[in-house]
Amino acid sequence: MGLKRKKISVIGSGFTGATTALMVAQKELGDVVLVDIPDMEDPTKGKALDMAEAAPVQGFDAKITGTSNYADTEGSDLVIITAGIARKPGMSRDDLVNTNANIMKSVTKEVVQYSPNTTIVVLTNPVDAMTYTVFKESGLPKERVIGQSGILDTARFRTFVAEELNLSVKDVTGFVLGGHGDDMVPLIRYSYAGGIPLEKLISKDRLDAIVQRTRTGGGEIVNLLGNGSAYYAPAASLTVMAEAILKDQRRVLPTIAYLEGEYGYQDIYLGVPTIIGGEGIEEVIELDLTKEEKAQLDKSADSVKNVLNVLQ
Ligand SMILES: NC(=O)C1=CN([C@@H]2O[C@H](COP(=O)(O)OP(=O)(O)OC[C@H]3O[C@@H](n4cnc5c(N)ncnc54)[C@H](O)[C@@H]3O)[C@@H](O)[C@H]2O)C=CC1
Ligand SMILES: O=C([O-])CC(=O)C(=O)O
Repeated sequence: MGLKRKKISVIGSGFTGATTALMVAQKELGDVVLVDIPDMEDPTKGKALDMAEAAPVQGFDAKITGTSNYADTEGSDLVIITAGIARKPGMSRDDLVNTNANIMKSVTKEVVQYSPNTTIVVLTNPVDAMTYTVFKESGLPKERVIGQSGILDTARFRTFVAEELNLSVKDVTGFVLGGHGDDMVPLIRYSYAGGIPLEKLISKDRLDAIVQRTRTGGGEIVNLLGNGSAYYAPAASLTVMAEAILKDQRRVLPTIAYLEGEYGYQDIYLGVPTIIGGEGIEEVIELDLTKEEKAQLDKSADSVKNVLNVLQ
């Protein structure tokens, strides 16, 4: 008997969903089912077929299916939710909350009906609140519902630092905590270039500017694109999470986790450092924070709570 391939369902076949489907297939993480609403079924099938036809060129084996029928997602090992509306220039992520919360509820019902033991990774914005909504609707254990923000926010920080120092991005590490909004908390104290603390390499003024650019990094791209938001780096971030879960890697990555007392917060999903592996979020890592860092994290958590209050 051969090894059974994993099954990954990606809900939403728009910019982020389609790009993620291609990236996870290229990495041969499993077979991919790309799902959208019935009105989008043909374009979804078209994207899936186009990706399948890239497979012989690039030499990857993955079955890729486009559908609007959730029965095709049955028995998924991993479900990635990207369905919903994206912001346009002038909007905040929080402006998407009501529309996307309704989409999260209907999508989650369908997902768990066919994959009652799956792990779900949520991308849809405002992502901290949408992850909470999916968690409540799904009935899954907290460790199996995870949101994506920190890998992307950290990637932006790393990009700007590498550019500033003219160094390889590979040698730059960073750490962004908190909600996926403009008050996220990039933790300079825990950020390095080749093991050297960034504070030793970059002036305070320049670091402050990089932190600010990181905080508004999503908006920078929204303004440049004009009619949607980022998708290459978000899809790459989802792919790292998918790999960590499906290959049980136990990676240390910032993800959006359900907190029950960690960092002093209760009943909230928020970006924190985690160990992520086959069981989903296997651990939330609690770091010592300075008074100032904790105050910044409190502010970010309050923003997430305010969005959650709109929903309750
Ligand atoms: N957490 C993060 O770091 C990031 C979050 N996002 C968010 O991800 C979401 C998707 O962004 P894009 O892919 O760029 O948008 P998009 O508009 O290109 O694609 C969204 C897709 O969702 C589909 N959809 C809508 N309702 C659906 C339903 N009930 N069932 C299945 N599919 C449904 C649409 O038909 C569309 O194809 C947005 O909310 C965006 O803000 C985007 C980038 C990063
Ligand atoms: O900015 C947006 O609306 C999309 C997103 O979350 C990001 O790119 O960080």
